[in-house]
Amino acid sequence: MTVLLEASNLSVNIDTPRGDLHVVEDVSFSLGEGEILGVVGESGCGKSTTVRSLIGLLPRGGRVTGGSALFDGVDLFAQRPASLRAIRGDQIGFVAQNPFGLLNPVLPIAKQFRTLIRAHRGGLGKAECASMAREALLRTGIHEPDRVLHGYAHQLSGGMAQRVVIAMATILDPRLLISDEPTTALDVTIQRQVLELMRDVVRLGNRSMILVTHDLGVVAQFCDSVIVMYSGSVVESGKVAEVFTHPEHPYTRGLLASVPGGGRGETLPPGGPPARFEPARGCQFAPRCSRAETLCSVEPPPTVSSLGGDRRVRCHFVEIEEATHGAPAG
Ligand SMILES: Nc1ncnc2c1ncn2[C@@H]1O[C@H](COP(=O)(O)OP(=O)(O)OP(=O)(O)O)[C@@H](O)[C@H]1O
Repeated sequence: MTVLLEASNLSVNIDTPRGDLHVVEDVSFSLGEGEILGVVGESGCGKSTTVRSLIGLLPRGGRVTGGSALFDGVDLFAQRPASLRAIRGDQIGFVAQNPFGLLNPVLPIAKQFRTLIRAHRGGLGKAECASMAREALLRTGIHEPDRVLHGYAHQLSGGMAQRVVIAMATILDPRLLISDEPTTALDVTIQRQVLELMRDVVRLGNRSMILVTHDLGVVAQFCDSVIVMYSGSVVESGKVAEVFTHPEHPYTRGLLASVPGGGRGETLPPGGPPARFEPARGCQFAPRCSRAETLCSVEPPPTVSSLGGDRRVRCHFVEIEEATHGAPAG
């Protein structure tokens, strides 16, 4: 599979009133063309920050402190804001949890489509833009695109607004769609429809998607590969079928066992990923891990990878079949 995105040793800090927060540390993953990658982990483990850093949409005070993100060979972190803006929207589409945060409340939807299209395909007339927008909206299941185009964001329901955002994010046929908890704010009844819609748009064009979600069922149904994050680091990654049937990291096992019918093993003890104002020393999961020994809190765990590197687990006490010890990263 051709690699579309290769993130290596990505680290992100956020400057807060209490100091510099180490939100993402040494995260590595790759995404193939045509692949859907799920990013899972408990709230606060750095999922959003990881994906937002790729497209320069970090919160105020956030900055990439290390690593690279090669998108089709181009390092996204080495781009000036203007070139990153050119890539975003055109080659990388973004869908967020709250669609209203991405729509302008005071402009008609048609004008927002037009601005987007012209920013990347200058010279297109009003009618051409409207016709592209109409088609994109129809593709996302909006049957009366003209009504939506002539209206404003506040006239839309959450589900309709998310469809509009998906239409905008995919109208220029980007090679990568980044989707950050796209259905969390929507009614349960339409969550699945929206996920199916995104999957179909991505699969139809053989495009790729990164899907951030809390929901392991969604990963099982929609993703090819998965990275499991804990406290800013990737603790396990690989093909969904392998990771979910043979989870190796104690955290992945705990996450899966916490889902009803999710399998064997102990559920996660209470708590959550700790906020870190210092770079990590040992394994961040050690305080909640039933297998932890003294070593775990003093030495950073190695990344153990399968032959070929498809499967990676970051733990002192894990052996993968045919395991080799890889570089201590991501
Ligand atoms: N603007 C900010 N200021 C201070 N801390 C922040 C800011 N944004 C994120 N954080 C902190 O960074 C950590 C990671 O946040 P992030 O939103 O990336 O996690 P997440 O895994 O996506 O969580 P969720 O699933 O709840 O969205 C959290 O501890 C969060 O409190």
